[in-house]
Amino acid sequence: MVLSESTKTSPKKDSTQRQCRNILIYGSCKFQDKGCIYSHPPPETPSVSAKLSQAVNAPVFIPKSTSLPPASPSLSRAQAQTPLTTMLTDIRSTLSTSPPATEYDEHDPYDSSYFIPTENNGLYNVYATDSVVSQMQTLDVNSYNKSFDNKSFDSQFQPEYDQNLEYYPSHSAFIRQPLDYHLYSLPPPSPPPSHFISPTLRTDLQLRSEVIHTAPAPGLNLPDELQGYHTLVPLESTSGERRKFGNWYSTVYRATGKDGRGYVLRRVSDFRLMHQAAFLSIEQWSHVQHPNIVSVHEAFTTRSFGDNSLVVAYTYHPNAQTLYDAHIKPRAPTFVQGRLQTTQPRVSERTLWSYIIQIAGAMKASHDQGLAVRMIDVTKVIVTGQNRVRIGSCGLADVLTYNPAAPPHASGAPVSATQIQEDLVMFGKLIMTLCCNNVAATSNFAKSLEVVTQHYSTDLKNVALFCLSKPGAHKHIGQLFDMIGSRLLTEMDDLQNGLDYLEGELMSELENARLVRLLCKFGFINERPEFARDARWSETGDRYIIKLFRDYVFHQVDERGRPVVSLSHVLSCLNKLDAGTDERIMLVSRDEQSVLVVSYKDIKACVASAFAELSQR
Ligand SMILES: Nc1ncnc2c1ncn2[C@@H]1O[C@H](COP(=O)(O)OP(=O)(O)OP(=O)(O)O)[C@@H](O)[C@H]1O
Repeated sequence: MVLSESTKTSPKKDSTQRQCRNILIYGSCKFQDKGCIYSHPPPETPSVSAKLSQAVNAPVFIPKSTSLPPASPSLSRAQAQTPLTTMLTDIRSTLSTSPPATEYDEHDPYDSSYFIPTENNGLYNVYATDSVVSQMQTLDVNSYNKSFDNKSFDSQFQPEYDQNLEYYPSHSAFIRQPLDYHLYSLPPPSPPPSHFISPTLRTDLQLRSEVIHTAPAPGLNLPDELQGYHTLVPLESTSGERRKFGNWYSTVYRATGKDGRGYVLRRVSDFRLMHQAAFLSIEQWSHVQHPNIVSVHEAFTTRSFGDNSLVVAYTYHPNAQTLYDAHIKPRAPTFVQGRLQTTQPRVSERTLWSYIIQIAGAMKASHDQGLAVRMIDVTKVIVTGQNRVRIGSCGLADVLTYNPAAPPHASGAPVSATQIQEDLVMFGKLIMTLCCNNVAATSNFAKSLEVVTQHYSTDLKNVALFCLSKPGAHKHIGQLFDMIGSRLLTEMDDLQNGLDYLEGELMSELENARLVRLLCKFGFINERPEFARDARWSETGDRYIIKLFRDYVFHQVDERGRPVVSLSHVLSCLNKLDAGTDERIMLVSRDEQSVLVVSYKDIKACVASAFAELSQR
């Protein structure tokens, strides 16, 4: 914006000779006869009219845009507004082609809704012009401080009478501070992509890893070693009320095998094995590999616990819990609408279908291999991940109930209809238990069926009824899949979506592994004392750029000298370096005396040769 010449006043003039600014601005001064110390020429004085006519020819102030750029943080709102209104009244005088009104323009200088007319757009918000703001930013802040700090209350309200020159510095002394533009931009529409796997998955995996390494509590008096298994940790309480496994008590331990992997040892106390042939079924089960069956490894008897114990070893799934623990175990009471209640959320139909499909799949796989499951119960099916279930303790019932008079049939022979029916009934009971959140659901069958009808679909009820219905010569688990129908497709879709999700998460960690390797290379190369005297690492050497690149990636500072701690910057630089892109960057020496423009490709070559040389030494 160009200011009219008429607004400029010599600072050396005596105040009585100085022309009153109200005359210039408003055409009259209401303090003229009330002690105003400035000169008041008559209205028709040629000098004033000449100045006004000069003002008419002054360049017209035309706002460029209506958007208000962020004001300098150094100027407070109050500091900026008073001189701004003064300037704007000057602007008005230059815009006005008619003699100024004798009445004072009564407006609140702090009223941001005050509008003045412009030539081309009628009304225009005086506080929303680029030009004005740019002027505001060129004002000397110190002079505002002076005028506000050192003056009396009155002079603050009549700033135009005192030292008005301070509002018009000849040159800008204000240093424009760099703005943090990112603070003003809108947040991105969606959360930015994370460089790491999701916190939920990470927590889940970390918990599993942590559980694997938990140490056994002291004083448990457990054997140090057991058929090559060591570091036994009980996975359930051995005191208090305990359920029986048939006629026996069983205890589950986590143990570390000879191969260093985790195993679950299910021990049946006080069991005397009468026939070695009872282990035949364990041998058969050890060949069953199914995603919904906990793999069986071996079985043996031991006296290490101080009794005759039978132990069956299974694969360990860290942090698993039984279906009973996950869905049926009574929760601690919580306050719901002011009342202490024990709320047990009902298992959703979708989850139930997923469980049904998985368990039915496991049953089919074992039946197809001539093995009856014989233990399908909410306390023996474990949840090992998001809705992922596996039948545990397979084979144990075969050993415990071995009858030499009716030995298990040879491997590959079909499972008898009776055993199929037993398995199906157990499965039906499990479905009813989960639907009703009650282990005794089938003891009052009519009531339980009512609950199922009320809360679940007819298809689900029909599946439960099919399992619990009378045996038939041709009744088998395969028929259940005909009833499940399209739900199998839904389950498959969910599985594939889950797989995609996990692959995506894996990809992000894959990138991190690549970058960690790169960072390790940097660690090996940089700051090696033996390189200190090497000419290739000196400021004229070809490897100097590795040093500078390290500074570029990790040691950048912002405009205010604060360290830039941006993981995105580091990851983006390292990714480009790893890919060896042609993109060029400017590397600046620490003393800022030399500048190198190099591509990531060049830096990659330097890093590769430096590392190769290092590893060959
Ligand atoms: N293969 C396994 N991997 C990891 N944890 C398991 C495995 N099998 C069982 N567990 C855990 O061991 C604990 C005890 O299992 P168990 O089958 O004895 O259940 P339970 O509810 O205590 O039944 P019971 O009262 O009949 O002993 C449960 O917390 C279960 O999650």
